[in-house]
Amino acid sequence: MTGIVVVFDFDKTIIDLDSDNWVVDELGATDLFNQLLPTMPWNSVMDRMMNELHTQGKTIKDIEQVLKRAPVIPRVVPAIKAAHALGCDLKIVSDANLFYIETILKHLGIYDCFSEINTNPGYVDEEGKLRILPHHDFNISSHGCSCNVCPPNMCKGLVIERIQASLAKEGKKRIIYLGDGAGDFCPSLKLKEQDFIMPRKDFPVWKLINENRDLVRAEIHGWSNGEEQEHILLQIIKTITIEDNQFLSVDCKFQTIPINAVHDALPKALPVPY
Ligand SMILES: Cc1ncc(C[n+]2csc(CCOP(=O)(O)O)c2C)c(N)n1
Ligand SMILES: [Mg+2]
Repeated sequence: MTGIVVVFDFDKTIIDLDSDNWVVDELGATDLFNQLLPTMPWNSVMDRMMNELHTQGKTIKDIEQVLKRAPVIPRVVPAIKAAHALGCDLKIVSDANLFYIETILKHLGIYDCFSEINTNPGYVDEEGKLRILPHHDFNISSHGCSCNVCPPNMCKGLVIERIQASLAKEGKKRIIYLGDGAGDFCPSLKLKEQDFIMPRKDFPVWKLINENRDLVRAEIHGWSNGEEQEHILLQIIKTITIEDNQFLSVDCKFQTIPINAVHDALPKALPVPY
C-alpha cells in the first residue's frame, strides 16, 4: 500500500459522456426526458424515466446492453489497473448511480480495483424495474452544503470529508481527485496542501477552479484526454512514492523500487537485514 487514495468521478472522467443521457438517448426516450426535466430534480426524473422505460417494455438487459456500449475514455482502464497494481486505494464519487457504474466497471474488468463507490443508490426491484434514489434524501433535509454548486441530492465535498476522516485511522496520507463537472468543485475545496486535484481542462470544474484559485490548496494538474490523464496520474503516484521512500529505495536497472517491495519479493529464508 502506498498511502495514496485516488478518487475518480465517473461520467466524463472514466466514460466519455453522461451515463444518464446515454441510456435515455439510446433507448429513444429523449423527448420525455426533456419534458420532465423542468418539472422535477434530475435524480427524480431519472427514477421516473426508468419507470417509463419499464412500462414501454424495455428490460434490465436492454439497459445493461446500452451501458456496455458506453464509450470509455482511452487509456483510463490501463491507468486504473496500474494505479491499483501500484498499491493505491481507488474510490468512486459520482452523481450517476450504482447500477450504471457497477455494470460498466464489471464489463471493463476493473470493478475489483475499487474499494468504495459513493453514488446514488440504483437497484432492480421485484418487478424488474430499475429504481434510482438520491444519495442524500433532499425531501427529508438539505445536505447543508453552502457552496451553491452542489446538486440537492449529493454533496461530493461531504463524501470527501468523510473519506478524509477515515484516512488518518488507516495511515493513508494523500488524495488524488479526478473530475470534470461542477459537482467536483466542492470536493476540490476540501483537499489539503499535500493533495492533488486533476480537473478535466475546459470542463466546468476547470473553470470554477481557475476562477477560485486562492481557495484551492491542493496541487492542480489539468488533463485534456485519456493519455494525459494516465500520464499525469501515474507520474504523481510515482513522485509521491519516491518522496515517501527517498531514504528507503534502491535503484534497479529500469526503475526505482521501494525497499519494502524488494524485501517482499525476496525468498522468506533470507536473513533480514540481508
Ligand atoms: C443543474 C443540474 N443539471 C444536471 C444535473 C445532473 N447531472 C449533471 S452531470 C451528471 C452526471 C454526474 O455524474 P458524475 O458525478 O459521475 O460525473 C448529472 C447526473 C444536476 N445534478 N444538476
Ligand atoms: Mg463527471
